[in-house]
Amino acid sequence: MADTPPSLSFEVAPGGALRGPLQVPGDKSISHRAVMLAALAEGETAISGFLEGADSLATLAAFRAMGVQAEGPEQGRLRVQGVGLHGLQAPADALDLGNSGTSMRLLCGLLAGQSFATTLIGDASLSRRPMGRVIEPLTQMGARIEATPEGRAPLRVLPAKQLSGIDYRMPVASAQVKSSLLLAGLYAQGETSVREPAVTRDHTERMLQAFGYPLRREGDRVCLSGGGRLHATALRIPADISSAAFFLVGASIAPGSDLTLTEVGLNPTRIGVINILRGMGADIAIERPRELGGEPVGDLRVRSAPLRGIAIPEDQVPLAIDEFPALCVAAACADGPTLVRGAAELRVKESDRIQVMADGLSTLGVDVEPQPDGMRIEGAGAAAQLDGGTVDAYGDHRIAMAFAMAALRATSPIVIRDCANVETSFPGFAAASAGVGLPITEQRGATDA
Ligand SMILES: O=C(O)C1=C[C@@H](OP(=O)(O)O)[C@@H](O)[C@H](O)C1
Ligand SMILES: C=C(OP(=O)(O)O)C(=O)O
Repeated sequence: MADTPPSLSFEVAPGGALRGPLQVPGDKSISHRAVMLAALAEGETAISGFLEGADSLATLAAFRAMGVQAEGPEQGRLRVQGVGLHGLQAPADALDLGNSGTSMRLLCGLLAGQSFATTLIGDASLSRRPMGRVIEPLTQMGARIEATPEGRAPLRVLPAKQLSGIDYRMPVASAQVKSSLLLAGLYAQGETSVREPAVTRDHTERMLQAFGYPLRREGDRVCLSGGGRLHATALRIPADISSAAFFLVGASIAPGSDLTLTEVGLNPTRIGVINILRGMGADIAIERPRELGGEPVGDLRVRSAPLRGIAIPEDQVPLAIDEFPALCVAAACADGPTLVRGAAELRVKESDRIQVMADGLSTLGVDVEPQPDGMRIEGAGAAAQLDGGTVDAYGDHRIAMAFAMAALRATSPIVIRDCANVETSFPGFAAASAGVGLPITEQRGATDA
């Protein structure tokens, strides 16, 4: 198992407003896929806007360990020498994917089609997360993957004789499962077709097309056939809407805020957070909408506004799945109750995000009732303050950043423990926050116990 990162606590002073322009780092989901497809392509792919966070760097390290040459990343620029679909080499050691579910699940599919065996490991959090959801359908395709009896990492992906296409209806709405099967499908005989119960992020589909790989989308189904080729291209990765989300919430709840988040990815399968916040009364304007490397982007101008609690439409849940920690903070600062349903997936992320948010918000004086597939949050009121106090992020980056925003509406400081994994998705978060009016004091080496 990978080492746990050195401990880090945030201390966030209460009050303030968010102002100014801010460009958050590159999209994590797209950064993973950019490295994977660039590595499997023929020729050199130049990437800019790459997220230099621990998760996407773990994906990059995995491909380097399999013989892929890459220059960078430096200020988000990365050049990858593709080895073609059949050019990867057996790594000398286990591939350590740290905290990253996306790396492990997508690599399972991609590695199932290789002629060598690989071991995949991760940190304590990743080693608790369910992998059966990819192992089962990949096994139906002919893959050979060993896991713990509970279906968790460490995983051993063994060479298969020949993968065959599958027509798979996913029981959970998961872009990771869909992507894993499509990547295995590149190596399968015949057609691989994946149907999703609800729309999930479609970056894999878009990027396969950007690399010139033929793919068909029909309603809730995406299909591709094995045996094609990927052609190197140039990619510009937009700023991550999942990182922007903390500031959308922070600026909405902090009176006097006026913040513009630039070049944010606005893929329709990712904008649930904007739809939900607008439903709560947030003032978010999309400026300069444009397209960047096959993905829609725009600048988001957000000004503070009184929020009201809502029943979050269930079809928005997969479109905002990583934004719930932030949305819970918005709900806590709203008038009336907010209901989250159909979000049981939150329990199997880097932490149990339903329980961990409920615990932290309770510490801040908010009335929260966790439920198996969601929660009910009784908003303190659009003009009310939260209590300060010490909350635990349980090593979950998104929980840590969400509680940092809560301080904007607290009466006294909020101390957040176990924040080191903020590095996985948002390196420089404390500095970025300070730059727009939310100073965060970082205490390294503080005990997380
Ligand atoms: O495909 C992806 O890049 C991701 C899909 C989502 O996971 P699920 O597929 O488990 O919903 C999301 O939570 C994760 O942060 C990134
Ligand atoms: C769930 C997340 O990522 P992953 O599944 O890649 O660990 C996340 O970033 O919120």
